[in-house]
Amino acid sequence: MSIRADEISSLLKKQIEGYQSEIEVNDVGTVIRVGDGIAVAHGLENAMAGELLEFSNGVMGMAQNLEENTVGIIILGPFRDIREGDEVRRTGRIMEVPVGEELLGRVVNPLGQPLDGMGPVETNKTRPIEGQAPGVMDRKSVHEPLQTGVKAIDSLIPIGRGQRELIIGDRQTGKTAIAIDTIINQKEEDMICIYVAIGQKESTVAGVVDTLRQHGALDYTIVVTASASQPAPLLFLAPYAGVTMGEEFMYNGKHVLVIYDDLTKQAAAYRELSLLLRRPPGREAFPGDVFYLHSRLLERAAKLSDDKGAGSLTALPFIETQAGDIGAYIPTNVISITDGQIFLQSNLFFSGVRPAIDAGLSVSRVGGSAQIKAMKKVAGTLRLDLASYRELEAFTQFGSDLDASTQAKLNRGARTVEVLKQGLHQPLAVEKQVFILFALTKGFLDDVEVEDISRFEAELFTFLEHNQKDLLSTIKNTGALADDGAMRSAIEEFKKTFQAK
Ligand SMILES: Nc1ncnc2c1ncn2[C@@H]1O[C@H](COP(=O)(O)OP(=O)(O)OP(=O)(O)O)[C@@H](O)[C@H]1O
Repeated sequence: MSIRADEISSLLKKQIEGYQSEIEVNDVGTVIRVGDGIAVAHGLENAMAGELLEFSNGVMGMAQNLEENTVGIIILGPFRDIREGDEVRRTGRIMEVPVGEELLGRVVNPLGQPLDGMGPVETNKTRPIEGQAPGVMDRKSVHEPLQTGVKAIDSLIPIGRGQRELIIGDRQTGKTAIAIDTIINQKEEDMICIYVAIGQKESTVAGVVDTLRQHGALDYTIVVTASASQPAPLLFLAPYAGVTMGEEFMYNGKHVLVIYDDLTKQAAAYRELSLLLRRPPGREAFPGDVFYLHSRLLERAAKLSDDKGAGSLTALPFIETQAGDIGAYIPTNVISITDGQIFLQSNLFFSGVRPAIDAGLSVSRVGGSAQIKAMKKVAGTLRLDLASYRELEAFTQFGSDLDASTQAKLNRGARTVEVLKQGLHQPLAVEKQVFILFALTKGFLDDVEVEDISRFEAELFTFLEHNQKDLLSTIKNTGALADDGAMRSAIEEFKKTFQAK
């Protein structure tokens, strides 16, 4: 490394001036290079990895590369006022964010500073953002369902509390919509939600906050946002800030859902920082530790053991693919870290199948253990039925004569696809999901026209709420199916009135 003569003399002068003063010279450094969101400082021999550093104009930074003579720093704020020769001080603190219930209902940046104009966040509790994930002995296997309220997910790809389920798809395939619907559905589920928006337009985030507020879901939600106009360090930090806020609740025995929308942009921000910090680039110019970037984040999702309070933190990371390519570097990394993925297809989305979930490529490795008994019963064969329908559908496009059983399968398949469609921001309670899937799998929908299915469903629920409310509450309270005969006769009774129309 070369240091200019005037730099050496100024450093020496400063050291002489500082002689016998209270400040330790090792705790103050000098900026020798500054670029887009990063700075390199000389001195600071004792700096710790991840330590907060303060520039002379008050802007904070975080120590990243600890090298022999210099420290690479990511700047957590406006970097245009920082100049070569400025002072940087150690703070002795590792990067922390405020945590606690006071953050609920707030919109904050990754440093925990409010962005919603509702005054300061009144909490004095903080947690370091790089926390250790719970170990094996502190965990329990995932066994409680997290009801998303989306029929296609709760029936085919169930998510458990403490699970990490990837939501992956091209742009504009309804990823954010699934996240919002899931948050809205947690109203009566005693779940705290954290929505981390990374690199999105501020208008999009404002729209999300508005939707949550309209549905009364903001009260139990924290929105952490680092928008596209923010410097890369904040985008890189946002998911860690979100999970840290969630951990505070999890370790207090509560259930938390954290949504990272999306990690592709975080990886891109990290690549930018790493290249500026002159770390060697690897595949697709990402640094060598981009896998660790996501694995250490997602490992912090857990279902804690009873000794630890039995809290949980569920993670729903998002990844945006290009032209459905799930074999690219970041998608394959995150697929291998998570416990399953929900794959959204743009051709399904445009053909009107919304949510556009590809049942063949989507899996949940927790599966049935995260479903209530009733759902397990009615949804047991749904996935296979759907897969064989897709296969038959492709085959019968050639238009040949079909035997009766093939025709029946096609009929049922078309109705299954129709039942699994769901409108925007209309999450459905699990007992209603069970009821309509019961009607479907027992063949009650086979003689209902496909275009009538959604009306049939809506009217069936109204009918049940007025006439057979106890059937719904039995499923809700016991988790098991209500009496088979009673369910059948309720549907039959309703069908009479439906057909009469
Ligand atoms: N189930 C649905 N029914 C009807 N419209 C939907 C549904 N899901 C999503 N949409 C619409 O599709 C559009 C894209 O959805 P969304 O923003 O959730 O996708 P995304 O994949 O998150 O997009 P981006 O790539 O911008 O992040 C939105 O306008 C939304 O209103």
